[in-house]
Amino acid sequence: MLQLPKRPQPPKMLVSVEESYERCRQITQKYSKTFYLGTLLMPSEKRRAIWAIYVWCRRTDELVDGPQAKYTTPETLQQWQDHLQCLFKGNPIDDEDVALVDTLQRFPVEIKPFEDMIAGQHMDLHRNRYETFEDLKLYCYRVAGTVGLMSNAVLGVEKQPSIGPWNKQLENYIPKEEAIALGIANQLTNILRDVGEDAQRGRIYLPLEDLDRFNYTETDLFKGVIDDRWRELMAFQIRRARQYYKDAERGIRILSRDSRWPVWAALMLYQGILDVIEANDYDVFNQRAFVRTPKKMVYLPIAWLRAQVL
Ligand SMILES: CC(C)=CCC/C(C)=C/CC/C(C)=C/CC/C(C)=C/[C@@H]1[C@@H](COP(=O)(O)OP(=O)(O)O)[C@]1(C)CC/C=C(\C)CC/C=C(\C)CCC=C(C)C
Ligand SMILES: Nc1ncnc2c1ncn2[C@@H]1O[C@H](COP(=O)(O)OP(=O)(O)OP(=O)(O)O)[C@@H](O)[C@H]1O
Ligand SMILES: [Mn+2]
Repeated sequence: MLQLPKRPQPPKMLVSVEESYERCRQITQKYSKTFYLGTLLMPSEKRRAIWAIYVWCRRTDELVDGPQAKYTTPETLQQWQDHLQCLFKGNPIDDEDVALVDTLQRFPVEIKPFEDMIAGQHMDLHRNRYETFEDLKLYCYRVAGTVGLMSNAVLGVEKQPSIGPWNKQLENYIPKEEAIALGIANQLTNILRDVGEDAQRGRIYLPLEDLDRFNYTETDLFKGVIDDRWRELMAFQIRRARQYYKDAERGIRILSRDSRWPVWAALMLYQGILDVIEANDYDVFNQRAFVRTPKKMVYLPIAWLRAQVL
């Protein structure tokens, strides 16, 4: 369902805008319980726009992470880049595009974050190790920080009151850094949750400089060794991810009022995965860390309160 057309296709009838949004809703619901739940807390025009963006991101991710990933080459990514150009010119190519083209008209956004995400997929194609955290941070910006920038256009900002001529800049402040920070925090969480799964594919996203610092080797990682070196290494990574969540938090109060609850909810639900990793004694090799549905329901009113008062 999420594959690209193999060859340029003759023009075909595409589904209606409504039908396309409905498909995007279904795909979001199927692939991400957390973000889908977050979108249910939004007004409907914003919610469907996020579904359309989600589907484009998911399709991009599937090119290097999905079942057909072994057939993906730099040329495939170039084709996807050309496909993107068409969308920004207002020309949908397949049924899922129809909703995104509509979204881009309602919520104009730059093409750059979309292009940067494709560059992130190039990184996945060419490398399976990251020497330093700086290297990894660039990857995280590209595959996830960019989602923050795309989402910002839909979430919108509340006009900030002007306190005086000296803070004119604040009046038009767009919380880009904070949106990127939330994307990076999510991606770091995702990496910690998926260490075992990624190792099975020969991939290590944890910076090698950090493995060294805690005297933990690649061989240990491939064997799934859980000892004090591993626990300290993971505790360090979790502290770092939490710092990015903290940095993101101050951006939420700048967003439109009707976007604050969904973003707080998505932030708390995804951050909750870190607590589960700790509760599992850092075993990310033999069990998947996820937040159970009753716990998710507990987060929602707390997120609502934060959206009102913070
Ligand atoms: C409710 C809400 C606001 C949602 C935004 C939803 C959205 C557009 C999500 C797209 C996510 C996506 C498919 C990205 C593709 C790359 C990828 C897979 C990234 C990982 C996501 C986790 O997904 P999942 O758990 O399903 O991963 P698996 O494939 O199962 O392994 C990521 C970790 C990145 C997601 C990044 C974000 C959602 C960015 C968040 C930032 C904002 C919404 C900006 C908020 C604004 C301020 C000012 C703080
Ligand atoms: N709330 C839950 N209750 C029971 N099992 C769950 C729950 N969340 C996840 N799982 C299990 O973990 C698998 C995948 O988890 P994952 O967290 O990636 O789900 P997801 O739909 O991608 O949501 P998310 O957006 O949180 O990543 C599910 O197929 C299921 O087996
Ligand atoms: Mn998932």
